[in-house]
Amino acid sequence: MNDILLNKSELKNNQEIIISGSKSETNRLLLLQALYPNLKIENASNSDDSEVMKNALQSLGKSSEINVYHAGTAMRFLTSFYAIQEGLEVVISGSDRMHERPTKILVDALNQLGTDISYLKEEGYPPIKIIGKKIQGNKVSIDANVSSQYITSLMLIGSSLPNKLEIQLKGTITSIPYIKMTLSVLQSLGIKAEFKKNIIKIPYTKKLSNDTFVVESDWSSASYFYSLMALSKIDTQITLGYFKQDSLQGDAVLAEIYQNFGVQTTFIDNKIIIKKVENSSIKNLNLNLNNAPDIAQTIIVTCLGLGITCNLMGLHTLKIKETDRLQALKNELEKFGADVSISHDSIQLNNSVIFQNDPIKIETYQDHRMAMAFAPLVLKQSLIIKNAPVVSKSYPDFWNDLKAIGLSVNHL
Ligand SMILES: O=C(O)C1=C[C@@H](OP(=O)(O)O)[C@@H](O)[C@H](O)C1
Ligand SMILES: C=C(OP(=O)(O)O)C(=O)O
Repeated sequence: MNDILLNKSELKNNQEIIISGSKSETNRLLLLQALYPNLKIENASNSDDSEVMKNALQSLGKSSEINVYHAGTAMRFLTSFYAIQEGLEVVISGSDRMHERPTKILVDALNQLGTDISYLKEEGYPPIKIIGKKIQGNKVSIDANVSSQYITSLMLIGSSLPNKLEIQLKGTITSIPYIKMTLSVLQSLGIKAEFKKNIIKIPYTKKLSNDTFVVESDWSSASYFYSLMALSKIDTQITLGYFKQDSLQGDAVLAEIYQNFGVQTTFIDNKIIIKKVENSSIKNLNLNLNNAPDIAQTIIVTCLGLGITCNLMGLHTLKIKETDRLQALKNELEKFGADVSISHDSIQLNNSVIFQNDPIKIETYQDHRMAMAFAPLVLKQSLIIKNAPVVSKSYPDFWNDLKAIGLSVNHL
C-alpha cells in the first residue's frame, strides 16, 4: 500500500520545480528562534524533520517526553537547548534507529560544561533524560570526527550563555561545511562567532542585529534532479528555485560534480537551470565526499545509470545515518547486477550493468535518501520503491514533483 511503481518513462522538457527550504538551515534557525523570539524565518523547510523540531520547541515545558522520530539534527540540537533550560525535566527519545545513533560525544561535552544528562537505556545512545540547568562552564573540547551535528548543537546555544563559549575540536573534522553553515548563520544574524584552526568562539549576544533570515532551498533535494538530468537526453533541462551561487550548503558542490556527467548549471536570478549539454566526459569517478555525505547515494546511482564505475571515499559517517547507507546501497545496487565493494568509509562500483524490462524492487530501510536516490533510474527501467512515504523526512513533495515533470508515478 505504501509502495510506488515507477514505470520507465521520460521527462517533459523545460519544467520548473520549486524546492522547499533547506532542512539543515531551517533546523538551526528554529533553535535560534527559540532563543531569540524576534527572529523571522522565510522559506522554511516543509520537511518532517523541521516539523519535529518546531513541535518539540513549541511543547517546551508542556511535555515530559519529546519524540524526535528519525530527525538526527533535532535529536542533537535539542539536547543542548534543553540542557540549558533551568528547571526543565525532559526525556528525548526517537525511532528504533535513532536509539542506535550515537550521542555520547555530545553528552560528554555538555556534561563537561556542567549539564545534567543521563541515559535511559544503553549508555551513549538515546533515549536520554535531561535536567535543565544554568551552566557556568565556558570551555569545552569535543571529538570532531564522528558527526558535525554535535558541534553545531554546541554552537547554537553558545551565544545565549553568559560567558563566551569556546569549543576546541579534536581529531579530523568531519562534514566541515555544516559547521561553516552554522557559523555563517550565526554571523549573518549579528552573532560575532569565529572559527579559526580548530577553535570556535561564540560571544554572548543579547540581541540579534539582523532578525530576518531567508532560507535557501535544499541542495540535497536538488541532487535528485541533477541525477535525472545526467540520465536524460542531451538538451533536456529543468529549472529549480530558489538557489544562489554563494550557498551556505556544502551540497551545492553538486553543480561542479555533475559537470563530469555533462550537466551544466546556470544561475539566473534566484533559480538554477540545469541542463544536459553533452555525454559524460569520464568513464570512472574518484571522489572524496567527506564534505557532502548526503549526496553519496545520489551520485553512485547516477554512475550506475550512466555505466560509469566509481570510488566514493570519506564516507565513514554513512554507517550511522538513517540506516547503514553503505550496506543498504550495496544490497540494492547488486539487484541490478552491479559489482559493489564497501569498506568502513568507502564504496566502489566496479562494473556497468544492463537494465531489464521487469521492475526491480528497491528496499528503502527507513531512509528517505535510499528512495529518492534510486528514483532517477526510472529513465532506464521500471522500479518499485518500497515504503515510498519515507521521503517526507526531508522532501514531502518528492513524488508529486516527479509526476509534475512527466514521470509515471503509481501508488500501489
Ligand atoms: O548539520 C546538519 O544539518 C547535518 C549534518 C550532516 O551530518 P553529520 O555531521 O553527522 O555527517 C548531514 O549528514 C545531515 O544530513 C545534516
Ligand atoms: C543524515 C541525514 O539527516 P539526520 O542526520 O539529520 O537524521 C540526512 O538527511 O541525510
